[in-house]
Amino acid sequence: MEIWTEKYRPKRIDDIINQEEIKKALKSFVEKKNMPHLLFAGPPGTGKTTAALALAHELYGDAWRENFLELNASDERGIDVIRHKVKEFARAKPIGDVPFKIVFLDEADALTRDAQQALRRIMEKYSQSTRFILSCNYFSKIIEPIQSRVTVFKFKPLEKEAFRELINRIVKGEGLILENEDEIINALYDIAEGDLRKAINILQAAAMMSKTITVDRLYEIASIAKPKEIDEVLNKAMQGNFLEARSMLIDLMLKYGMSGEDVIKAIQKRVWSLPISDREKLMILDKIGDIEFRIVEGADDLVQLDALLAWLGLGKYKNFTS
Ligand SMILES: Nc1ncnc2c1ncn2[C@@H]1O[C@H](COP(=O)(O)OP(=O)(O)OP(=O)(O)O)[C@@H](O)[C@H]1O
Repeated sequence: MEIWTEKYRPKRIDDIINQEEIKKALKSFVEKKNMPHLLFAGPPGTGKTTAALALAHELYGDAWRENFLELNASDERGIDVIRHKVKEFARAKPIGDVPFKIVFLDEADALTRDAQQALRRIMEKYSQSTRFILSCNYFSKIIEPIQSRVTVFKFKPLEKEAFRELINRIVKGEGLILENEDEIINALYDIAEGDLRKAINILQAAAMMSKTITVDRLYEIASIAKPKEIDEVLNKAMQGNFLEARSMLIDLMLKYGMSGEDVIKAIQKRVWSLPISDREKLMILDKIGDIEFRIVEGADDLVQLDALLAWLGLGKYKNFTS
């Protein structure tokens, strides 16, 4: 079975969706057969690895495998292993008419500051024959001496319409039937939070059971409650029906296997849709922040969720002082 994230990974720079400025720059590197070291920063599943691979395909054609080394900082058991692999790779000359090879280092922000210092020296040592593309989620976790030696590209999460375009490529390619296109796209977008890898994986898992994709199936696979179900709990709690809200919430946690943290995150996403004033929404978000902190610190999930439901039922979010 082929993994769809690989099967539908664009091979050419032009087929990458969105990230227009980045694509323009990458194409000029291909034209000039030259490029600086690069840093791709941005949330997971927004096309960083895809862009690096597409660049390699276009620069090297069929010889891309010989000229492209992919490493993952968190898999490589430390900087010494990375140094060793880069050294081996840089030893042989590039194949073809491009005068350098590419080392793609994913999750560079997983390296400690010391390891990053060592990485900077490796980059310098081999810069004659190699270019580095570092990929990270958090630009601020990359040390300044590296930041100043690379050209930075910031990858943005895909907007809804671009996301729809990508999902529709797969729907067409796999002959899927979407029960209701708008609802399915909205649900996938909500579940994946901009992470295309996550969206594609959930879609593939859903399609293994049936080519007809339903919203319910997507939420089941993602193990998160549907927005509507969370809204029902919140409404009950805000009407003061504590026991009913509590039992609905426990049912959801059992049905989807959600932890306290999952529930808090799901509630947090729904606050802006509640039929209350903005000030009241902010009060609730503030409270959710406290509760989430306590749960993460190890407080009992159910005690904390009970406290939130009770707080909502007592209408405490209405008692703000300006
Ligand atoms: N901009 C995009 N256009 C088309 N497909 C994309 C785009 N971004 C991501 N994808 C799809 O999503 C999958 C995951 O993307 P990719 O591996 O490039 O993410 P990433 O940004 O490198 O994430 P991570 O930080 O998790 O490594 C790819 O297989 C590809 O099919």
